[in-house]
Amino acid sequence: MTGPGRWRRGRLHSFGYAASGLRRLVAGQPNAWVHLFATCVVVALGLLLGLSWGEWAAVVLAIGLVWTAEALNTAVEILGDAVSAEEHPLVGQAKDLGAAAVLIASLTAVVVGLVVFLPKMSGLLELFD
Ligand SMILES: Nc1ncnc2c1ncn2[C@@H]1O[C@H](COP(=O)(O)OP(=O)(O)OP(=O)(O)O)[C@@H](O)[C@H]1O
Repeated sequence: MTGPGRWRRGRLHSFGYAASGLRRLVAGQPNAWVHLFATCVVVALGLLLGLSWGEWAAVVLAIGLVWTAEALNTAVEILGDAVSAEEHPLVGQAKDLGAAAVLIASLTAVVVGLVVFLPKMSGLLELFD
């Protein structure tokens, strides 16, 4: 196959590889289960409280940021293990930085969550009254 057909098949394969990475992330990383649970809770709360489009945009960006950081951190951990089966200070630093990226993303998401959901807490309490 040549030209656009081959290009399209290449793009489809890329999606396949990405989907396989996503499966590996969710199946193999206990942290990913925490993110999945948090994602479900936040989306359910957003639906209950009727977020505005702007609020949804902020929440979805925050959720995407955390998932992206977790995926890249997992990639760094796997690469580190592949590069050196032994303890290596540079692998340790790389893994620490990957973990720092997840922490930064998670703290950012918490701040976004507080900014969006705190003003709506009274509405949330009314829902359970
Ligand atoms: N090969 C290594 N060489 C040096 N230090 C390492 C190495 N592997 C891990 N470490 C240190 O141990 C820490 C934890 O590494 P590990 O690979 O267990 O990640 P983790 O944060 O426990 O991730 P997960 O919970 O997803 O397995 C790293 O941040 C790093 O400081």
